[in-house]
Amino acid sequence: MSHIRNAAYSFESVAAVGAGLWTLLERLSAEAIAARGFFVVALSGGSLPATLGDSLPAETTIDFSKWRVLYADERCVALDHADSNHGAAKKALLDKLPVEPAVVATINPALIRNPQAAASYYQARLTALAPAADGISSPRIDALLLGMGPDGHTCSLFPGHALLDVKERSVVHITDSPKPPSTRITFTFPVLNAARNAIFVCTGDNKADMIHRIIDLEEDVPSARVKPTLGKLYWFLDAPAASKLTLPTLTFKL
Ligand SMILES: O=C(O)[C@H](O)[C@@H](O)[C@H](O)[C@H](O)COP(=O)(O)O
Repeated sequence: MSHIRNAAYSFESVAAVGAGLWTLLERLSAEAIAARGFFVVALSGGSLPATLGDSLPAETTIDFSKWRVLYADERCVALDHADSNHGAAKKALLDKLPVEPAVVATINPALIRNPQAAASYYQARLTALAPAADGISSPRIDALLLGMGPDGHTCSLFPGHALLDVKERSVVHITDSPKPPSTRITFTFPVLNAARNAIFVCTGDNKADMIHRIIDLEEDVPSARVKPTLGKLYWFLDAPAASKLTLPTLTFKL
């Protein structure tokens, strides 16, 4: 997809990806706080929280007191369960930041056995924390941090799944996720494409084939459909993830 080719940055290592991400987040956070008074960040599960948590800058001007943290997808499990995205993010990242627990929007643990209600509850939180703006009717995330699976999924939006076509809801539930655990809630494409900045973070050689298929061969998989309407797209790759690309990537500079 040429929109991805023009957004693909490669870095020599996971640590360099993490350092680049923090540099970008520092700028985006300052811009959002100056414009609107707060910064809305959405985290994904998988390796992302550790990539950020392992590369925290020694010094930063980021005003974490103005952050609002959400999850782009979450598994329907207790917050302290080994499969919880929040649990993993807390341990790998949030506990290392001066972010008050109150600003982190978790799944409602009372609703984990009722995924439809959990999705509705989360949609209401998302709508309150990330207001629609600029003629876009979906909630607007300032920095949407996404991962991609080797099959091209992002959030809990899997290839061929009916959830790819949802237009009227911001958060939906899934009970047949091919990646375990099977029951989750996830942002939908209207929210992904309303983001002010959508930033994919892909590291490791198990991503190399799919990165090649998306960027060189322009295959249509869920991750390739993230194309923010009024926002900016970034794909941050480490060298192993970029190793099968034939087309060139960009060098990240602010
Ligand atoms: O809850 C989840 O399972 C994720 O949000 C999922 O979409 C993840 O981001 C990708 O599968 C990439 O995971 P890795 O970074 O671990 O490869």
